[in-house]
Amino acid sequence: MNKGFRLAQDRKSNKTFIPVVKRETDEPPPIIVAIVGPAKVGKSTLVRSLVKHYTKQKMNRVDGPITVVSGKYRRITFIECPNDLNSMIDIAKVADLVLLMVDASFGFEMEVFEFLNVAQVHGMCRVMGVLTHLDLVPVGDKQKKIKNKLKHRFWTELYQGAKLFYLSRLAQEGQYMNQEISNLCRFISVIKFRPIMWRQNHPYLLVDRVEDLTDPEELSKNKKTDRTVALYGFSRGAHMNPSYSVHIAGVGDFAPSSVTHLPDPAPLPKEQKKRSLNQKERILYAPLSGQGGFMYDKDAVYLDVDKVEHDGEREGEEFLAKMADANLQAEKNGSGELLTLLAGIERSELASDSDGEEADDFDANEMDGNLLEIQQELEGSEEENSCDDDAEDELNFKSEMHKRASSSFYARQSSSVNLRALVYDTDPTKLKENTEKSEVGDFFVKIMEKTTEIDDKDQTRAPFVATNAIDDEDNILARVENLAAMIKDSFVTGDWGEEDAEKLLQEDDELHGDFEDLEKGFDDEIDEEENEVSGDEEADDDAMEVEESQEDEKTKKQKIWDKKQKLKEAFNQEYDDKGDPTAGFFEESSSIFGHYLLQNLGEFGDSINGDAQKSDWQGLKTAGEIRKEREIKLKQRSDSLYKPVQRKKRMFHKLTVPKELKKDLPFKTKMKNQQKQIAGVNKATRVPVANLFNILGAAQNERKEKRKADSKARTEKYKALIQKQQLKRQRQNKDLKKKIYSNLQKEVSK
Ligand SMILES: Nc1nc2c(ncn2[C@@H]2O[C@H](COP(=O)(O)OP(=O)(O)OP(=O)(O)O)[C@@H](O)[C@H]2O)c(=O)[nH]1
Repeated sequence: MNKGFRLAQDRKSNKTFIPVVKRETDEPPPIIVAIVGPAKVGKSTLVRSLVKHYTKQKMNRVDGPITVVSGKYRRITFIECPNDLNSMIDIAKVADLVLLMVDASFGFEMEVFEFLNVAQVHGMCRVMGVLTHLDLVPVGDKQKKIKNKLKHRFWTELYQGAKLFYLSRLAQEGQYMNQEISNLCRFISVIKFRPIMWRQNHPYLLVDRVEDLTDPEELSKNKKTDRTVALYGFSRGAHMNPSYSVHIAGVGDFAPSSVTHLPDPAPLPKEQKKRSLNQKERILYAPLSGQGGFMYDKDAVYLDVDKVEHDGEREGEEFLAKMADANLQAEKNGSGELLTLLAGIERSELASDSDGEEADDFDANEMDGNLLEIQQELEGSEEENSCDDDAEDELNFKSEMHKRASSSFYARQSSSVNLRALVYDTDPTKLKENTEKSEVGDFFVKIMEKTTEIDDKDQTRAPFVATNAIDDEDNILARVENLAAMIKDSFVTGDWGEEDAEKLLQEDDELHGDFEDLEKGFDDEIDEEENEVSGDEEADDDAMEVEESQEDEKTKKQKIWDKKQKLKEAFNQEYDDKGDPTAGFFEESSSIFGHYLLQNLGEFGDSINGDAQKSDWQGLKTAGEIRKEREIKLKQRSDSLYKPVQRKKRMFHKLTVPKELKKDLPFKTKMKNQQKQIAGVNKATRVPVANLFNILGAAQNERKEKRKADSKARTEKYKALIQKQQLKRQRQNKDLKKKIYSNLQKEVSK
């Protein structure tokens, strides 16, 4: 293929290429593993076994999403799908991986196929099959056969080679075998997910906790009063905008009054060097099942006493001691199971704090301002923390936690918005503000590290917070401008180093343009410039230098001019093939269009004056209109006229059922009175033919009988002959014997 053409195509595709922006933060939300299957197949048992494997904790109740920290980099939310179609549809919308359970002693049930169909229309998530109840299937060849059959059926439904696990039997405590669960977990931990575009581009969350915030007094008055509900969950997909309305599956659309960021209830371990998780890091968070250590509310943090005790008495004591140091009052909650920390602070105070402008009245456009505020406040709070003022510790604990949450939320929000600003906004002052305050996302992180120094020790701080060790302002501005230019280049045309795309395109345009400047006369421009420069008599030495550089520029322009002239000639020759530059394509076409223009002006220029007349002017009538006016009829072509449809009467043969088929029919449906028909013989000839057949039949019968009688006579004759011969042989034998015996007697008597 032509190299030039290929290059042009590359340039074109580079211009339209939009890079996929990674929206995830450093700590992605937990992956959602749904356990789906028919009733009593062992779903709850599997969830219990999986949770036991990851956290060494026993689940009494399996209810709602259960989040576990499965490793250094991954968290998993398990959810058991109730056995109904609505739940299946909801699960298919959010699940990343589905464990599709099948009772091997029963085989595939309708639910499995239903779910696969539902998943298909929601963007197919990853699916792994899990066979249970294998202990109820006879071992040996029969089990092998069943496994094989189920495997192939599963492959037909999904794809060839789809993973199918076997959970052979229940072990101690009614859970599956440790080794088998551990193998299954290994597969879950390494599985790769395909991106589902719809999910990537929309914000969504799987609610793992619901809280009714309705005023109890109002509720006691009217049970059907509108409820205020707080929904908690990990945000997934795109960033959640508080101004968008939210769809709750199966309930409807609602406008949220506020969206707040809370501390992560199941954070990944901070120290990344360790080889495996310790017991403390194996966090289990399942509020709907009544399990999980901490619970963060809009206005309080709850600690589950059972969980702390489970983690070891010493740790629990330590935790409470720390809280005591901070002069916090511990107060038993109404349920007796949860402790409300921060109970010393008035609920209204906390509410106003968390409902404050920083978090709830969040506006993407004002984000940069917010980031600055938070940064300052964070630094301020650090200073406050360093002074030994015990009375303020209580408030500091709460406010710092809240600020950290908000700042990390803004950091995530800012990464996408600033990216857009950097790519499409050329205002360098804006860029400067952005880069000082935020990182731009994974793609640009390295460059940002050069300009800001992030405090390595304080990992909890948002990465965009810069310390005082920054270069002077001009330096930063220059670097930021460079960075912005580089980003723009990468996004819009691709970075081609020396051969910058924009420059190349401009050169291309100059050389291969439409030659319009040639037609207008570029020489005049040069002359004018020359005149201007030469007419400046009061020019000093500096002006002389300027003149020289202008001279250079002129010669450069002249060169381009000559080159263009040549290209134009080549172009004209190619399209006109006349060799005469004065009678080229351009001249010819411009003279034709000029002629039309004059003609039009002559026709309408004088006769129509003003807009009112223009709108009244009707123009020429169409041929159709004239024909209608004068009632002229078009001559019809004979072959385009409709003719009456003539249909031949169709004759059908009587239905005859073949003998073979008739034999298999049930007696009721057999056609008993079906007359025998002789193919190809009509009614008129039927009787003589039948007579002929009768005569022929009679003759044949007579012949047959004669043949029979003849053969009988022949047999009789043959039999008589044989009998005669036998008698004769007997007689001869008798005579012979007589002779022999008489001779013998003679001999003996001698
Ligand atoms: N023999 C045998 N029993 C099993 C196996 N797996 C689960 N069970 C038993 O099957 C019963 C049902 O298990 P669950 O885990 O409650 O099943 P489920 O799918 O959650 O049931 P629903 O929630 O009611 O739909 C329990 O009594 C389990 O002990 C297995 O592989 N073999």
